[in-house]
Amino acid sequence: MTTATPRLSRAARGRLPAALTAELPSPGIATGIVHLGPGAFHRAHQAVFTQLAMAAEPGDWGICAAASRGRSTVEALRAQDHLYTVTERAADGVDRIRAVGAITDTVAAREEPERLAAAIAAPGTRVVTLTVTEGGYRHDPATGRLAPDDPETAADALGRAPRTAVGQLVRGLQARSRAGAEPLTVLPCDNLPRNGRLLGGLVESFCELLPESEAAPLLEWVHERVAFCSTVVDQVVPATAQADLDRVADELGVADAAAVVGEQYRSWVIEDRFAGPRPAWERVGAQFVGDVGPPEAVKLRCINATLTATACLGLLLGAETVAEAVNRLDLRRYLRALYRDEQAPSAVAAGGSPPEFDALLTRLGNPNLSHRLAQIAQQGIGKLPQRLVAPAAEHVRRGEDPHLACLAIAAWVHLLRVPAGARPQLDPVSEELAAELAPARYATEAVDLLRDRLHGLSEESGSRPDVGDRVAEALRALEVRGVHTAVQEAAG
Ligand SMILES: NC(=O)c1ccc[n+]([C@@H]2O[C@H](COP(=O)([O-])OP(=O)(O)OC[C@H]3O[C@@H](n4cnc5c(N)ncnc54)[C@H](O)[C@@H]3O)[C@@H](O)[C@H]2O)c1
Ligand SMILES: O=P(O)(O)OC[C@@H](O)[C@@H](O)[C@H](O)[C@H](O)CO
Repeated sequence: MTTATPRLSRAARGRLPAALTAELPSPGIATGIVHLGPGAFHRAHQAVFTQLAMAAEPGDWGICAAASRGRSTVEALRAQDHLYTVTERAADGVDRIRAVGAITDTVAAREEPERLAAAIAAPGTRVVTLTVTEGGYRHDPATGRLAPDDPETAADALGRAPRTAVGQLVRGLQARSRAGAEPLTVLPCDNLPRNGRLLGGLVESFCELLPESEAAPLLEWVHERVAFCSTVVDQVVPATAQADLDRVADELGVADAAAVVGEQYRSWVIEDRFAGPRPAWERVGAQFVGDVGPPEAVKLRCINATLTATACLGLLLGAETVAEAVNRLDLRRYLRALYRDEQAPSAVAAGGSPPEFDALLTRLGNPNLSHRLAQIAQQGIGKLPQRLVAPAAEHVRRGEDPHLACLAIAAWVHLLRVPAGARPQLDPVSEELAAELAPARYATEAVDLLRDRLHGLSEESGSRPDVGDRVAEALRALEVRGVHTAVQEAAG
């Protein structure tokens, strides 16, 4: 890319090959969806599904993309008339590139709270989607309600311009109820169990913090007019790196600061309980089901758990990307055993049909994607419970020893105990935990400090050692015998 490379825009779209712009919706489409959290994943996944659905069945399903926190994505998109490109890289190196124009408006939610509330309240809006990461829900997994004593949620409920995703959503719902607009469907797309039911509960729990005169009518309206549907999403979309932006500029001859790069595989399973109309997503591969439980168990317990185990152990073994880590023989043997003996059986018990391990690893280990282990290792406290701890607790309840999952959980604890400069920088909650764990001298002491923080670690297990006890044992093995040896011994 040179300084003379023109920026992607409606005016510059003619510079792109016609095949790349063939699916673009007409510039005049109106907004039908509000999305909170337009990160890389939304731009590659829901926005592409929506663009393809509009090509299959025209409709006013433009997306108003609202950044819950920052404004860099909003600025990048505005500077490009909301156009950007998605590059889908296959494992065999064949790329598919498309221009995406499904996003028709942007809002920086913290600075423009009224615009966001107005967009959610608008009569044309019929669907709200979210990808705000696990931490963005600010919930307590033990209760499924908002974390108690969270100052950010409390401040939002007191009436400041909302800064939390749930606060922003509720203020929008409040504006919609006051406007008397049509029913609305809310679709969270983060990797959380029963994410629709969870978000519905969080909206309720936020409403309960409001003054009674506001809470009662709003809760009644939400119960009658808003459907919270659970979804299961799947597509590897790593954080865009500068090298990706440079490559897009070189290949296309236009600079695209909002470009995303992901794999070609894309799936979306959606609970079919809509309160009103929606895009024809089923025409372009989305599946509508009565119960997302079985595919969700496969996604969280087989796919995401494999990635988390790969990330924590891979980083300890010195790898940087998923592709690099899954090609290590020691790690691959361990991952195969974890999948075969613990994770896949737990998904089958929930009614799921896990993919073949080798096929999954070929997909996740796509050598043409730089999926960084450091990205997957973020926000462990919000990811491990549903991916590894809950299945391990089920095995313990059945009298089995989930030593393979416990090694992956222990690897995350071990990673937190690596001095900050010798491991990747983690999210603020993980860094806080790392500081708390640092003085602990023994594995059991470190795990005990996590018992109230990592949901499920101390679940009732009768007279048997609980998951926490087994994690402490695995942590001791990692610390005393070394990561490579512990991984080899666990795989048997
Ligand atoms: N990237 C993937 O491959 C992938 C695949 C499946 C599912 N997902 C889901 O999508 C989520 C987002 O992934 P991404 O790749 O777009 O990440 P990203 O970092 O590119 O974007 C995350 C978005 O969420 C917002 N956000 C982050 N923390 C928040 C908080 N505490 N409160 C409010 N907003 C917050 C960010 O501002 C950003 O808009 C993941 O956490 C996961 O749940 C991602
Ligand atoms: O929260 P993470 O980063 O562990 O997971 C997000 C993605 O890595 C993950 O969901 C995938 O990329 C993908 O969907 C796996 O098939």
